[in-house]
Order: sequence, then structure tokens, then C-alpha cells
Amino acid sequence: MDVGGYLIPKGATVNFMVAEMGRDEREWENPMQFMPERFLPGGDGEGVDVTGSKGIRMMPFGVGRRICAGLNTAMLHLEYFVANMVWEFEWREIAGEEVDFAEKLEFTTVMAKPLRAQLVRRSID
Ligand code: HEM
Repeated sequence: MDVGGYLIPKGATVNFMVAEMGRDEREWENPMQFMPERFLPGGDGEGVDVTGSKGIRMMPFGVGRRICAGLNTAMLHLEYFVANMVWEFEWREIAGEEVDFAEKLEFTTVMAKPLRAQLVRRSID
């Protein structure tokens, strides 16, 4: 089979570099910038399809017949969880400890400098 000019032999194992999709400048504006607002209306990630049925720009849950069975549960809970964490707390860097996205390869890829944050409870009056 020919995929984008590459001949894939029958029975070959194909590994998709999922993280590289998120770093692709042809797909994402300033991909290395942490910009969660890109997924809001008007952003380059607005309405992105994570199921792979319209196209694939990111695939955190895999795609196709073995796509994550918990996708909808996970998305619902993550949105609820993140919304509450931002609603309840202000998230700050610890003085003198800048957030550093440098990576280190262990069993999985982890942050070279573990992230520590200072949480300040918001006053909800
Ligand atoms: C942020 C949360 C989650 C992420 C990023 C995630 C991601 C994934 C990925 C990448 C796969 C492999 C897909 C493939 O083989 O192509 C997978 C499979 C699976 N996930 Fe999740 N998952 C999450 C949460 C959950 C939850 C909450 C459940 C259950 C309640 C769940 C149940 C499953 C099951 C059963 C499979 C195997 C599906 C199969 O092989 O047919 N996942 N998930």
C-alpha cells in the first residue's frame, strides 16, 4: 500500500507520531505555545474533531474501530474537572520557578523540570 509516497509492506506495524501532529505548523498556529484558548470560537482549534471522522489534526483517543471507549465520559469529566479547578483557584507559578516545557524521556515522556504550581483560592462572593 502507498501512503503519501511511502510503500507500506503488508503486515507492517505503523506507528503514528501522535505528539508530532500537535507540533505541526501546517495545522496549528504557534503549535509550541500553550494557548488553550485556541479551542474557543475564532481560534485555529475551534470545533476540532477528535474522533477522526472528518479529518485528523489530533488524536488523543486514537481513531477508528479501536477508538477509546471512554471518550465521551473522559471529555465530560475533564471539562467539568478543569472548569472547577479554574473556577475555584487561581493558578500561579512558584516565585523563581518558571514553567518549563522541556521534556525528558523515561518510560514515557515526562517534564524535565516537574511542574509545581501555587494555588490561591478565589473568593467567590
Ligand atoms: C483523558 C482520558 C483518556 C484518554 C486520553 C484516553 C485515550 C485512549 C487511547 C489513546 C486509547 C487507544 C485507542 C487505540 O487503540 O487506537 C484508549 C482506549 C481505551 N479507553 Fe481510553 N482514554 C481516556 C479515558 C478513558 C476512560 C475514562 C475510559 C473508561 C471509562 C476509557 C476506556 C478505554 C477503553 C475500554 C479502551 C480500549 C478500546 C478498544 O481497544 O476497543 N478511556 N483510550
